[in-house]
Amino acid sequence: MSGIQMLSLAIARVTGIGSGSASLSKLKDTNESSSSLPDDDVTSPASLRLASMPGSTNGGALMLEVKEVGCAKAKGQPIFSDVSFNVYEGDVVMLQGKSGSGKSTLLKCLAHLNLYDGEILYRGRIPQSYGIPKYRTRVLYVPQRPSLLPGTPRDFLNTILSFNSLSPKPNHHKSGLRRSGAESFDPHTEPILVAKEWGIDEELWDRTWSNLSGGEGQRIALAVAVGLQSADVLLLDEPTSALDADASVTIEQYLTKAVRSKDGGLSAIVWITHSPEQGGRVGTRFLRISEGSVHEENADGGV
Ligand SMILES: Nc1ncnc2c1ncn2[C@@H]1O[C@H](COP(=O)(O)OP(=O)(O)OP(=O)(O)O)[C@@H](O)[C@H]1O
Repeated sequence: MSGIQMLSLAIARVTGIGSGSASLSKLKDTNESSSSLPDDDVTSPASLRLASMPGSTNGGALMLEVKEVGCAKAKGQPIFSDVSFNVYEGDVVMLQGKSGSGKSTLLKCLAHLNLYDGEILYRGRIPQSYGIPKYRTRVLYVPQRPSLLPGTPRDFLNTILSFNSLSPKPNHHKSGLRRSGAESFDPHTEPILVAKEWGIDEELWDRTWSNLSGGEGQRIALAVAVGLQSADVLLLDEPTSALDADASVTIEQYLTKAVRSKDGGLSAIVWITHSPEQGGRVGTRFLRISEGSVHEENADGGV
């Protein structure tokens, strides 16, 4: 199990839906296939075919294909069902909806952290074909509440780095996730340097998560996800909910620049927000989850 997978599972346990939520099958089939991810495979016949499907807003390759996905609570009550949409390279998809409507659950399904019905494909292939640990480092869920993690951020980073299914994408040297002006990449220091750009002193990495402010913990968790440069699609669960306006905008600009750079770094983001203003600043597409289904709408909330 990779460190990020371990983190994500720990986070899922403390923040969200557990594994007993549905009589569904997908998580049971988590074979640890050694197939490597096709980091540079955006020109494969399958990718080209899928990229030309209707619905692509920017001509980008198809990253995620969500087909008739459903998820239920422990007692079998559906949270959502028959959810279908695609995510393309270059998309910053804002996922909005009332509290409790199922936004976090949907992101955890995309990251293969939650049981679901239906099918989710990443670059045209099922998660199992990559090996689930590696899949989760590429389609990476970043939780809303890192404060519930044990230990310190540095412990956490070291744990992640001790697992070998975590590897930066081969083209990380030109990744849009690189800090501007950075000469070299070291996974032990890069997250710390990213966090520093976001106003986090290094000494905070040695404080327990529970003794960090909500905004400090949120920025550090995000800096780990970004700084390791393994993610192709980031799944962000209210990533700036604990931040002030200036810090939010700093993060927003960093992430949207990374997606826009289209240089083989970060390909797409699915981003949960409760702020229409934030949606307007960063979103390229808008999904709303309500009454158990998901529909696409305009920036102003129209369909
Ligand atoms: N472990 C669990 N077992 C059973 N039901 C759960 C579990 N976790 C969440 N739920 C329920 O699933 C539904 C969707 O929860 P989810 O956290 O996905 O909503 P959300 O839209 O992200 O909410 P918020 O905006 O408040 O974060 C809620 O009714 C919630 O109570």
